[in-house]
Amino acid sequence: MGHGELRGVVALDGPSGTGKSSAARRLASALGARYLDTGAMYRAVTLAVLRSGADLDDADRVAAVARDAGLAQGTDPADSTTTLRGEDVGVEIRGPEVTRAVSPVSANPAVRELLVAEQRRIVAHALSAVGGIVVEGRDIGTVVVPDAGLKVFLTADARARAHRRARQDGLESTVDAVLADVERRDAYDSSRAVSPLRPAPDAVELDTTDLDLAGVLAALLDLAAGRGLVAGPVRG
Ligand SMILES: Nc1ncnc2c1ncn2[C@@H]1O[C@H](COP(=O)(O)OP(=O)(O)O)[C@@H](O)[C@H]1O
Ligand SMILES: Nc1ccn([C@@H]2O[C@H](COP(=O)(O)OP(=O)(O)O)[C@@H](O)[C@H]2O)c(=O)n1
Repeated sequence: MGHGELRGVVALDGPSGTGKSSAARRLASALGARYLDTGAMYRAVTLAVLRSGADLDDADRVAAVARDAGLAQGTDPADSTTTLRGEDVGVEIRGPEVTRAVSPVSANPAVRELLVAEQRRIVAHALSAVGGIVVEGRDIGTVVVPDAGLKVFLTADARARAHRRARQDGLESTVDAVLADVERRDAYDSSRAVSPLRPAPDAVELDTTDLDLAGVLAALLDLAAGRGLVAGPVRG
């Protein structure tokens, strides 16, 4: 409230557990904008692939399952839904099976082509409907919306990210296992041939290790206002 309205696109990228989803949702809510969780889309396609029994290494089959999945991703920051043929899969896509398989499925070029086209369509629709959208993922600033008005690359120390994730999953005792998973996924996402995880040359890096969520939101609001992306009441 009182923050004004987002005009344009904010792209938030970074590795797992840096706070992209939490920050993007809060920023979109504060600025009356839409919110797009592209990771949820890769996770939903991965769930469809696992359910189909397809071999993760069978690139053509994986791409065919992705095309047929009937994926729909909502953009309401208060209730961001992910459905496959109308079935709400928002909980299932956060499970360990999907988390284990999502990086190899996301490295499939045909899957990326399909989802990037859909993400651009969603962004264009949001811009015409409400004027602003916050998009989070791994390749938003580099590939999906290279002309975004603000690109932020969130980072945080790997151990801090593992602690956040373990707390989120209620697995307080297995921080080391979560850390290993987070580091494995970062390595995979950063080294793939297509759209590897990396900051866009014009992205602002924001280290969230020692910031709480309110601090991250405040930093993002300042950056967006500084870029002239916020219309209406100014904070303060
Ligand atoms: N700056 C922060 N300080 C403390 N906890 C955080 C912070 N950012 C995120 N979290 C918590 O860490 C977990 C992962 O955050 P999330 O937004 O899902 O990260 P990402 O989308 O980058 O993977 C969530 O439980 C979230 O509440
Ligand atoms: N724009 C994106 C978003 C996610 N992904 C892939 O999807 C996986 C899950 O993304 P996510 O944002 O849900 O992951 P978390 O950071 O929430 O664990 C990532 O590890 C990437 O492999 C991607 O390749 N490109």
